[in-house]
Amino acid sequence: MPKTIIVSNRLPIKISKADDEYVLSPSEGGLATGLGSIYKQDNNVWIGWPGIEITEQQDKDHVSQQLKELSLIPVFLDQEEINQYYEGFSNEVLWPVFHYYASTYANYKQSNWDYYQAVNQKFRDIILSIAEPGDIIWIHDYQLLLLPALVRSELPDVSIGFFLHIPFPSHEMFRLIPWRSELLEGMLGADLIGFHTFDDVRHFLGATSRILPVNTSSNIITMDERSIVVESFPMGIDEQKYATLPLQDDVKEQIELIKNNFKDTKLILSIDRLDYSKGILQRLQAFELMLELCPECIEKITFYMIVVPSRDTVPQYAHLREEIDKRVGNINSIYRTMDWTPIHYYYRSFPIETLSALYHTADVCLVTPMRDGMNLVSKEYIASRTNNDGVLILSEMAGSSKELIDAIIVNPNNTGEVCRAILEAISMPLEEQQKRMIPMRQLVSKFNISHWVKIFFDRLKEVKLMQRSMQARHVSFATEQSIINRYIKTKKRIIFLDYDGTLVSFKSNIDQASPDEELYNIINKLSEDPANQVVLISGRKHENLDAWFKHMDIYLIAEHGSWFKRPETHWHKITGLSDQWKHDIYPILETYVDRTPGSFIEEKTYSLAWHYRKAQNGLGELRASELMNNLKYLASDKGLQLLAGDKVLEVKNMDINKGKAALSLTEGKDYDFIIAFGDDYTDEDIFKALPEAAITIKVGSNLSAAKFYLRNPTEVRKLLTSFTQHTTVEVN
Ligand SMILES: O=P(O)(O)OC[C@H]1O[C@H](O[C@H]2O[C@H](CO)[C@@H](O)[C@H](O)[C@H]2O)[C@H](O)[C@@H](O)[C@@H]1O
Ligand SMILES: O=c1ccn([C@@H]2O[C@H](COP(=O)(O)OP(=O)(O)O)[C@@H](O)[C@H]2O)c(=O)[nH]1
Repeated sequence: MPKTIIVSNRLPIKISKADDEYVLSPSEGGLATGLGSIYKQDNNVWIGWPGIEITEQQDKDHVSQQLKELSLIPVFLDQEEINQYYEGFSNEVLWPVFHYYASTYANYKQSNWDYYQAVNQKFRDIILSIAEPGDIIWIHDYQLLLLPALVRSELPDVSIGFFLHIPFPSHEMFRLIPWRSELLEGMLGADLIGFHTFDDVRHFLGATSRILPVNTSSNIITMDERSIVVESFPMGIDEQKYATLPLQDDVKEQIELIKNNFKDTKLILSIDRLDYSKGILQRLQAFELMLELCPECIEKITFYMIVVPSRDTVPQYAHLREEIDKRVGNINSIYRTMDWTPIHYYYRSFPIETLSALYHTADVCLVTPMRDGMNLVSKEYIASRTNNDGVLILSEMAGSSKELIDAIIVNPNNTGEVCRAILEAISMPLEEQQKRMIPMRQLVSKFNISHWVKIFFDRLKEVKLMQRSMQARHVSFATEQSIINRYIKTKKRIIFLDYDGTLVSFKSNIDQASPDEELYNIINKLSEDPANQVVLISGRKHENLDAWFKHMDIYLIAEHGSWFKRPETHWHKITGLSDQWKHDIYPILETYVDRTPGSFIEEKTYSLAWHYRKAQNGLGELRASELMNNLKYLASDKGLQLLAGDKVLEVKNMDINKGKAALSLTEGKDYDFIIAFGDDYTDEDIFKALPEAAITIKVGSNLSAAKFYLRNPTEVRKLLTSFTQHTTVEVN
């Protein structure tokens, strides 16, 4: 039975050593809860590092046995691996770069990268020791960016999902990493790549299309003929748990205690792991400014600040801790009174019951990271506000700010703004608090952790089905033989061939994509067979096709059907069409040429094409969608159609399309073999127009109405060459 394998750097357990014995306790983290319903079922498992170094083999065996009972499989790391893979590369290269701290903290050491690769391979080996065809593998986070491709190369058909829990930075930041291509290629081993926010998706697509030679169409990347889907899946929390904890007796007791201790002051809460990305020092600065500017706040506001120890063997984290200690000490020493301490600072972790009591009681929750993938604390605070009161102040740099839009949203670098937000929050009327809190609670409740897990898995299954259906439609050896057999048996054939992207690959200069000797030979041989009618059907200008193919015994259709040329006759253009609209559209396209270096207009008889293949990556696409919006009403008023092709936007007469043109050659004729090859949107019209018996072949991997797929012009030429080896001798 196929199983699900979850893989993350850390296992969802806490493990400690007491009296020479290893003690295991399950983690209460959101991911562990969300995936609990999955990895504990059937023969599913979770693979990861137990979080501490275990040296003795017998201890490893003993711990492995205990973990096995919890459906967990350990990846043991020695001290050097922890230093170089986890602390060195993951936390001193990827973490700072992905959180936009490259110039301050990133340390690109070759040996750290070597260890990162080696440990990713170690994870791969453990996966391979248990994975079977049909299994689903879900890999998590930045410590394992290489793992999807490592697994893919050994198990080409397995389903692999990847989720990044931290932000994906802009290409300008990501490109700084010396091993950027390898990291992207590693991630692209997955079938589905998920991020918390749409900005992360955008950044990832931007980096991939700039760094790797891949094909990107909307949120689908094609690499090695495999389609990879990239989407945002904002992670939720176990909302029910946080909503019901305040009803528990032990939590109620703690709530009473906190209320009693802070009865005369408003309570501001912050909870973070020790990390420079969390903006703890900047937050303290804003709090200090508030005390300075608002003397009446003295003894009336208390800041309850929890910092959870993390990565404190990495030097920057140890240094940050010292800085926080100092800053808190300073503020408390300046403002403390006999009855009041401004900041209650704890450098340790707390049980969930205490966190719940604090979330439920605090008047304000102050979440001001400089960058954060999601930030679960902000959602936990919302879920704990069962009375619909309380105020969340949230940094616009946290992923959760994209969903929790009713919070007071602040820029954490703007100390004055954070200070004003605190003042606004502590004096906010209850009605306003509820107005903001209710929609946020509804959102956190609906988009909870189970919902997150479900939609990720559902999408992964859909992506796999899409890939399989495309694979199944790829012309296999057997399909090829059956097409050739039909070809041999038939006596009156018509062969439609699109040109760019089908017979030749795209060139940045459209005039350079001229036919080569091999192509001429293939077309010649095909057209020599008296049973064949070869039709070259293109969006190209008729002058282009004329220059390249007029000497050949084939039918030419140019400009999607505006121009026709039978063998040995002259060109004629379709009559009754107007081109007057060009006077209005041309100047608009010209403004886009002026604003987009590298783009140009191609004028055809009944169409205008704005090409952007040579424009700056990303800018061309942006302008094309702008242009599309700009033209859409004008185009429909004038009976025009807008066609978004491969790096081109074409405006043409609505009455012309390749489908109609193809049909005009087949209708009423008794062809017993019809085949059409095409790669672009415009060829879809042919695929749809031709009769059911026609063989339609899409070149590439975008979704298509065609029956079959070939990967590239080389495969098209190969199939056509096979046809030429079977010349028809007799024609009835
Ligand atoms: O394992 P550690 O090095 O101790 O670090 C703890 C975890 O921190 C990171 O959390 C991220 O994931 C959260 C959930 O998606 C998200 O809300 C937050 O913004 C991220 O920073 C890290 O991604 C994990 O790998 C670490 O285990
Ligand atoms: O003493 C504590 C304080 C916090 N947390 C949890 O740590 C997580 C922090 O997640 P977040 O997304 O806010 O930031 P991360 O640390 O993952 O970057 C939250 O679920 C908190 O409930 C915890 O387990 N013990």
